[in-house]
Amino acid sequence: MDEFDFIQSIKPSYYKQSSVVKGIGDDGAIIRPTFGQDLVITSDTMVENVHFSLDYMSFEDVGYRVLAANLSDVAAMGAVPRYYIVNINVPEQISNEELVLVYQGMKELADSYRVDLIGGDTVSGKEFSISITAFGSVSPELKRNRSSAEDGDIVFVTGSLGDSGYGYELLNRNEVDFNNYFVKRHVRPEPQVSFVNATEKFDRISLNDVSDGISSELNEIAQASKTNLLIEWERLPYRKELNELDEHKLDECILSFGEDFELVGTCPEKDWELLKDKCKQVGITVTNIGRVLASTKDQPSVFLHKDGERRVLQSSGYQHR
Ligand SMILES: Nc1ncnc2c1ncn2[C@@H]1O[C@H](COP(=O)(O)OP(=O)(O)OP(=O)(O)O)[C@@H](O)[C@H]1O
Ligand SMILES: Cc1ncc(C[n+]2csc(CCOP(=O)(O)O)c2C)c(N)n1
Ligand SMILES: [Mg+2]
Ligand SMILES: [Mg+2]
Ligand SMILES: [Mg+2]
Repeated sequence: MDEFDFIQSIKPSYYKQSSVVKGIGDDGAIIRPTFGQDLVITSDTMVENVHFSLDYMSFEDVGYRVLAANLSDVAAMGAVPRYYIVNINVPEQISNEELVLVYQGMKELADSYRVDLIGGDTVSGKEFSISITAFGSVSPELKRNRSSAEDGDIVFVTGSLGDSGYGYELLNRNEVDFNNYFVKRHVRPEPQVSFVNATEKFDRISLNDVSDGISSELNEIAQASKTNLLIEWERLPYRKELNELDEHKLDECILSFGEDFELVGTCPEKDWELLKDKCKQVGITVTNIGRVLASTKDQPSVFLHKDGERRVLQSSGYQHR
């Protein structure tokens, strides 16, 4: 299979989004924007042996995972994902047939949310890395900023925390089968796209997605909103299996490993019960993990209440540089 055949084999036979005027096959894609909708654009890269390893992931898993990270960012803006563009840098030892599998993994996720592949670029280089740019649409009044938290809000998180970190830990212990729940959560995380539709009736939600670990994402909300957050350790939702970890590892999985791709945010207290119900209807559990506190003149902070003590929760999430 040469480069031309490769592109033919990943080119969609039709586009699910009627706004795609031109997809793959010319110098650029053409989109006809929907009147009254804003476009959300986000980009994330994954690099072999930094974000994933072919020792325990299939080519399909790699594709699925990098698209999931991008759709998660679209959801964290309150937008519905529509299209994506893939830039890929491939070492020579990876064949075009194997590359097609990466795209099949992406397509599996893309199809479940009716998202279209509209273009990209392929180059050969030493590192295996994949960059995706994802596009979503949102009504201007429904965008979900990190800066919208207000005094008195409930702080919430979807799903459970630490599953991905624990899955990664099990993979590194080499003592686990690939159908293990935690391994699957690490290898094929699910972006919380249905949260967007479930919460479209709510005026104000601040939102962020858990890529670096909630210690980072909560600090990002506190800083952007110029508020303090108080988080109750006892309320943080995590699976009981993680209790076999020592305290340091447990803290790390829950607070700072990240890659859970859950959503963390805040909403007014009056909306909390309904928000919980609406999420439940689409199969998403949300947990109240704390409160937004009045902003102070000091640097906005996140406080963690654990074992009767209140300490500042520093942003200890994954840092590339
Ligand atoms: N190399 C870069 N060049 C330009 N803008 C960047 C670059 N890296 C990050 N940004 C911008 O900085 C902001 C925060 O990006 P960041 O990558 O930290 O968020 P994220 O994508 O939600 O997190 P993560 O990458 O951990 O999933 C975004 O507006 C992003 O577009
Ligand atoms: C092979 C391998 N080694 C380490 C990790 C852990 N890891 C890498 S990046 C990241 C945080 C998010 O990064 P980003 O900010 O780029 O979204 C984490 C927790 C992994 N997943 N695979
Ligand atoms: Mg990013
Ligand atoms: Mg994000
Ligand atoms: Mg990051």
